[in-house]
Amino acid sequence: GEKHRLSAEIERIVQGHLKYKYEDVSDGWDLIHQEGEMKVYRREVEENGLVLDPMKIFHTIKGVTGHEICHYFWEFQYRMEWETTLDSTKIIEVLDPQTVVFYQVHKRVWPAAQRDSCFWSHIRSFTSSDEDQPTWLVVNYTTSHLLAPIKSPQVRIVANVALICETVINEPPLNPKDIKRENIECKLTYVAFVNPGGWVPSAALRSVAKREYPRFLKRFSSYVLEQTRDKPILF
Ligand SMILES: CC(C)(C)c1cc(CCc2ccccn2)cc(-c2ccc(S(=O)(=O)CCO)cc2)c1
Repeated sequence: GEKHRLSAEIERIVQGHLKYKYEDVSDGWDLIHQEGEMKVYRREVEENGLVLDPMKIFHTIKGVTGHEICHYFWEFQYRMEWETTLDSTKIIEVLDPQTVVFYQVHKRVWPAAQRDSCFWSHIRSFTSSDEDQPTWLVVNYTTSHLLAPIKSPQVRIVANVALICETVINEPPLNPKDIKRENIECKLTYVAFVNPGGWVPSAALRSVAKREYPRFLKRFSSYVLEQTRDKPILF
């Protein structure tokens, strides 16, 4: 598509996530939560007293495709229906049909100051040679923007988040037109580097993250299942 001021950065960040995604979690990652198909890993990383803990979540959702998961994660109009941690969200710039800039105000988590976020959000799909279904991904990456001035007392978070989804078709029928939702599942990898900015007690932040991420992914998955239940499959 047409290039714009963020094209180079987007390419660099997206390729970084794709390389990172295949890195296994055996060394340095702790499995901190497991629930059904969901496995939540965390690396404990602190930088001058600030908790940066990268999170990596693997999940398999039966009955939806990676395209559907990324569609409902990226599209603005559904966001407030599944995101319970936001006071508001709005698009402040459209860079191309796959790239927008969001500004969000997060619900205040007492006693921390209110957080806000501004990031570019990019959706794309690609097919590797060896797989028949395309991989879909969304990356949300903090960016500065004239229409999102930093204003006290809100604290700007710095986030680099990727949702990478593969679609598996189990026992594919001879005719692809006959594929049913019980034959499909989405295998997703969710990676989040979120620096909530300002000062949050590290123990509190770790417990909030440990609670919030699985909750968000569970809620988001069931939202997509309910939205797609009686709709034609979006491959
Ligand atoms: C605490 C932690 C879980 C690391 C946390 C804190 C805050 C800032 C708000 C906040 C919450 C709690 C404590 C302090 N600040 C935001 C996020 C966060 C941001 C973005 C995304 S996203 O996947 O890009 C979906 C788009 O909204 C997910 C999570 C996480």
